[in-house]
Amino acid sequence: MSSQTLRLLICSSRKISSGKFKVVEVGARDGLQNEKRIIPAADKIELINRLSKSGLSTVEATSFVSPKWVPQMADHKEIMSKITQFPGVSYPVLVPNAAGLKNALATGNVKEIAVFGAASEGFSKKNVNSSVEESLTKLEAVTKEAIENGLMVRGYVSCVIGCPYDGNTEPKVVAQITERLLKAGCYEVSLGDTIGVGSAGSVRKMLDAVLSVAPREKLAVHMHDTYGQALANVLVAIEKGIRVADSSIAGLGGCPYAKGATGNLATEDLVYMLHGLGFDTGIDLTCLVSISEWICTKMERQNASRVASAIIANKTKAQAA
Ligand SMILES: CC(C)(COP(=O)([O-])OP(=O)([O-])OC[C@H]1O[C@@H](n2cnc3c(N)ncnc32)[C@H](O)[C@@H]1OP(=O)([O-])[O-])[C@@H](O)C(=O)NCCC(=O)NCCSC(=O)C[C@@](C)(O)CC(=O)[O-]
Repeated sequence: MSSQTLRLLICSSRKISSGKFKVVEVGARDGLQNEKRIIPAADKIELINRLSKSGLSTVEATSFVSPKWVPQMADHKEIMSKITQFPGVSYPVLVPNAAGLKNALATGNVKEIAVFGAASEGFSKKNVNSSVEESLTKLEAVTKEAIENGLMVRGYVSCVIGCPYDGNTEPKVVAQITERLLKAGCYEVSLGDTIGVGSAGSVRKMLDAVLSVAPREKLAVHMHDTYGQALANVLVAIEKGIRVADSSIAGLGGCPYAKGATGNLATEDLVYMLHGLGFDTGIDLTCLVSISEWICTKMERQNASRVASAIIANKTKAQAA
């Protein structure tokens, strides 16, 4: 790290006063939705139950999307009927339309949903087969109906920095869509850098535009780590007063309709940084790392979390000594 980068980080962390920070774990949904091999429902249920015991207060569980579009999430009904819902933990599920809401409500176990829109036409068409405007109209109706049924609704905006089909995204478009989702009744909007192309400069510009129309308490960030910038981007959001970030255990994931995008920021890396800054997340990092090791062994994949990899390597060395 250069001395200039180090000075910048020290300066920005001085401005950050510690306090509570909410981590939204999206591994069981965003993390698994793009896996080619179908993960058995029993493994997903065990993952969600283990994550629920780590101190996380939100564990996104699954998606009530079309099984033809995302086969990995076809077991949504089984997941919602078999997970243990721990007190103090919420289990949002993604819902794209009225059919998804109907199916989610029919389980009797869904208390929170997440609706998702995009700031780019190309991605919206590929992801939900609708233009941005058509999709927002559907999401507004779904949000209204969900709230009438007593559910909490979170909103997502995808492609807040760039789109795999349309290129760079205008910050003012992200601001307009965020405003629409908040007006529709979403209690919070998560800003997704779906393909992980953002860096501190572009994320700062995007957040400045969004913060001109929405209070920081209603915002979260959802960073993918394709270019290794996700932690720096969350730090920019923290500087701006945002206190909620999404992440995925072991850095699993990526959207099936965003080719080339890697996983989300790893939860272990995020929590390590937040604890280093003095934030209270309520999360036990040792517990997270053991879940991370378990899921990577189960899925026979390399751990994308630098923090988990370092802690596991140290443990292995200590055991061998
Ligand atoms: C939105 C649709 C359904 C439109 O898909 P469509 O084909 O236009 O839908 P349709 O209304 O024309 O219906 C076609 C068929 O699908 C059925 N159908 C229709 N809706 C549902 C439903 N909810 N559940 C189950 N079945 C459904 C419907 O009943 C019908 O069945 P058929 O008559 O052919 O047998 C489709 O495009 C879809 O499911 N897309 C979801 C894609 C997705 O899940 N992407 C990943 C999540 S977003 C993401 O990862 C980004 C995020 C959130 O993490 C943030 C970030 O990183 O940016």
